[in-house]
Parts: sequence; structure tokens; C-alpha cells
Amino acid sequence: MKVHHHIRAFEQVLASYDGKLPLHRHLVVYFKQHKQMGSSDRRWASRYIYSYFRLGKALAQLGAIERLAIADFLCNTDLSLVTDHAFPAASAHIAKPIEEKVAFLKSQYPAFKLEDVFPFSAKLSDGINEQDFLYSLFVQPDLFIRVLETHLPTVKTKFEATGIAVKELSDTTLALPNGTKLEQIIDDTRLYQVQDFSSQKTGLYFKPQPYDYWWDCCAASGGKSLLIHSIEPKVKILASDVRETSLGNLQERFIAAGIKDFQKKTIDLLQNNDQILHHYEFDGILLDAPCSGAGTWGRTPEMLYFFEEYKIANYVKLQKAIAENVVKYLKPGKPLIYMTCSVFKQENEEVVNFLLEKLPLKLEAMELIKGYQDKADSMFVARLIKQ
Ligand SMILES: C[S@@+](CC[C@H](N)C(=O)[O-])C[C@H]1O[C@@H](n2cnc3c(N)ncnc32)[C@H](O)[C@@H]1O
Repeated sequence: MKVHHHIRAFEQVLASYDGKLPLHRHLVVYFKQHKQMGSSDRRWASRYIYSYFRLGKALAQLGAIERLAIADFLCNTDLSLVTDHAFPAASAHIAKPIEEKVAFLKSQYPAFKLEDVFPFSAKLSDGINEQDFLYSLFVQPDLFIRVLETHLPTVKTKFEATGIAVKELSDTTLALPNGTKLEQIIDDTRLYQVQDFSSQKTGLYFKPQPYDYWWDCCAASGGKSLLIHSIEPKVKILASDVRETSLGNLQERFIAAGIKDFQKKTIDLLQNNDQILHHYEFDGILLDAPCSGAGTWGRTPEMLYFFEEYKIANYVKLQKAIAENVVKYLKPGKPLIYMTCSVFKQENEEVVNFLLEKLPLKLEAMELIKGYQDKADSMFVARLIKQ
């Protein structure tokens, strides 16, 4: 029977995954090694494994297939063979809104608790609506692109022409269904950058001036540098990261975006870098800190299952140490932009409070950008001015 084929494929993928690699990378390797799986098999196996992890540790006492049937019911509006087989009562409720689905689930499984999906609600930053945030974890976020204002109408029309449901969220932001094959629709990759909507919104706090010199000190492959450049193309940038490989990607992206006035350096901000940086003074620093990423777990639901709470404190140590190390290279009167893609108060407001106590900084503004309202990630941003 076909459902047993689905179940076996799911069980094999689940058994192969230990949470060490991001799930999407694991699946690429797994499917390469299992060439006998056709595209439909791969699609179903991906759907099942992603749905499964969205259930976090809820109903952990049940067997994997029953949990999968429940998870797949919560996360999708079309009935899967596994849900039909292992949770048939759910079929009449499959297309209902998530609030009603959860109520129905509780009527069938009184032990179900949303808190077991995400057991960290007490740690959420101020202003997050707990219920909305928890429900958003059952939904795959959209794909967002940042487009130059002048190109937006052309780009939007191209998506519309292929029948893709595209939403215009701002003069520069389009939302697309996840999995949209961008390169097949827009051949000129210079016309857009993939960047989450909340990440794009952090740019409202940068406020660069022409000819400013900014340091993107945890640059990875340059998402925030590209953003500041799109806001003020005359800004000069030093991009650094402890990982040399990500700076290679950054260079490619900068060149593709036509950015010439930049320098890149491999710098470990847990070390003393006075030898390399003693003569540097910046008009602004972007500190997009390493963090738990809890604001992005809608995209990486495996974290709901594998994340361990002690890691938050490790990230906090890293965030504080990095911030303490960079502020000395900031000119007085100029901003440190502290950002995380975390929803945990400890990594957000509490780090800001620590920085205000410990360093000559004054808080101008901070915000937890609630992505769950827009099928986006959630991010935190604070603008702190050096005294
Ligand atoms: C949240 S990511 C940055 C994302 C990037 N700004 C963007 O917009 O795509 C955090 C980065 O901090 C870097 N990082 C972690 N520890 C570091 C350290 N000790 N010194 C410098 N960078 C570090 C990581 O390599 C990672 O690329």
C-alpha cells in the first residue's frame, strides 16, 4: 500500500538525521545518496520530516507515526496519506484555521500542550504575542527578496506572468511562496537580494550618511552590508567575520552588486585585535551577533527538537564579549547597531542593558521586529550611541 511506502521513507530519513547539520543540508546529501527516490518521494519525505519537527517535543510519549500524522495535520491544509491512515478523525478539520485545529487536537489528545512545542515562552522578549508566535511555528515562512525601488515593478510583473502569488510588502520588498525558483524567473541576479523581511527592516535603524565608514563586524556573507549599501551607496565598508569562507561568498555578492568601496578581513572578535585595528575609527558598527536563531526556527524547525537551553547562556557570553571588543573602534556620537535573530530576552534586551551599564553607550531605540505577523523571521535591533 502506498501509505506504507510513505511511512518507510519517512522512518528512514528520520533515522538518518542527528540534528548536527541543518536539516535542509542533510536532505540534499541524503537524497544524493538515495537516487532511487523519485521527485514525488523526495517531496513527501521533506514535507513529513519538516512537519514532524514542527511538533517539537509535544506528545513525546506517542510513537513516531502517530506524532507525524498529528504534525502533518497541524502544518498542512491538504490531507496526507499518513494523517489519513493514522489520524483519520482529523480529515474533516484539515482545512480549518490553526486555532481550531489545535482545539480539535486537544479534544482528541488532552495531553497536547503548545508549551511542549516551544518550551521557552517565559524567555520571550517583550512585546511578542506568545499565542501568535507559537502558532506561527506550524507555518513555513515565505521567501523574501529586496529589490531596488526602480526595478520593483518589472520584477513583480515577471513573477505575476509565471502565475506566482507575489505580495508587495514595501517599495523594496516582495514576498514569494517558499521554494520559488528565483533564478528560473529573474535571470539578472543583480536585480534582487534574498533577505528576510524583518532583516530588511533592521535597515531603518542604520541611518548612514554619505562617505561614512561602517564596520560590519559579523558580516558572514554580507546580508547587512548589502542592505546598508542599498540605503546609502556612498558608504565605505569594512566587512569582517571569524569565518574566512563566508567572506569569500561576501566578496562574490559585493562584486555582483557593484560594490567597489569595501575591505574584508578575517577577524576573531574574541581576541585582542589592536594590532590589526588600532588606527580604525568607524562612523557606525553593525553587530549582527551570533545567536540562538530562535526567531528563525519557523525555517529550521529541527531546532525545536534539538535545541538545548544551556546554549542561550553561551551565546549571551559571546554577544557581550564581541560588543565590548568592538565599541572602542567607534567614534563618539556614532551608532552601534546591535542585532540578533533571536526572540529571547536574554540575548536581546538583557544584552542591551549590560552594554548600557558597562560601556559608554546610550540607547536611542530598540525593537523586536515581529516577523510572525508577515510569515517572516523575527529579529531584534537596538541603536546605541557612543558617548
Ligand atoms: C548572525 S550571523 C551574521 C549574519 C550576517 N550579518 C548577515 O546579514 O547575513 C553571525 C556571524 O558572527 C560570526 N562570528 C561568530 N563568532 C565570531 C567571532 N568570535 N568573531 C567574529 N565573528 C564571529 C559567525 O561566523 C557568523 O557569520
